[in-house]
Amino acid sequence: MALESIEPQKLKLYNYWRSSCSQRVRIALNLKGLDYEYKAVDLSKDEQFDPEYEKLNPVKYVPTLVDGEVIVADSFAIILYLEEKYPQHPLLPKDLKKKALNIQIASIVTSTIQPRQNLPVDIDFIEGRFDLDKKLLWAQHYLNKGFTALEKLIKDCAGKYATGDEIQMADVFLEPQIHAGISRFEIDMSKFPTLARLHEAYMKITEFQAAVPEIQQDAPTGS
Ligand SMILES: N[C@@H](CCC(=O)N[C@@H](CS)C(=O)NCC(=O)O)C(=O)O
Repeated sequence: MALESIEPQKLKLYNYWRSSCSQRVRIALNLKGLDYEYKAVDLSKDEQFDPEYEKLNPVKYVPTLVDGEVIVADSFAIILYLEEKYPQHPLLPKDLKKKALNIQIASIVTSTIQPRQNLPVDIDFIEGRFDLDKKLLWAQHYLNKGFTALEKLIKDCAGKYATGDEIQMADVFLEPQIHAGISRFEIDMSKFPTLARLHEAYMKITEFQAAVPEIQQDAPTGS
């Protein structure tokens, strides 16, 4: 039997350097020590609408993970899949209350904040339809709303990280959103001291550093 046929296939991550949804998955893969092939989907060139890519991700968003025969589209689904298939460095605690808190934090990021700042396509869509020229204000409104809730939720339970002294799922979802808030949406993080402190803590961790948008292979130089 040829050697390559018994070797497990390398994971493939279809993603985009600046996408916070992609950054979450890169962090989770790094924490779990999983090597992956970086497949760039250039959102600035509308490559997410390529009919070949649509076969992988019917909603035409990044990220998408391909693990052999298994295709998982949507960052939350991908991270839950990775959690079950690759149990090393668990991201969900056994304690039910803490587990629910981690999922709640992840869900606030994915449902309250990120869809409202999905640039350029969704915000440009609204701008075109409703003559809304204040797209930065729109994104900032939802970032501030979400960050206010997150700050309240975690200020009394945070340890070194969001829900204690271990890095968990909440951290994987929080950091890309905080990074986007600072680097793209001019959010004043002095209003959110716990989130600001966590951001500094994440930036000291190799697995988080390696997922930072600006250092990805498809990031424009000087970004
Ligand atoms: N719920 C999805 C959202 C994915 C999403 O919004 N991806 C953005 C980048 S973070 C995207 O592909 N935008 C391109 C577009 O809107 O056409 C997930 O978590 O994967």
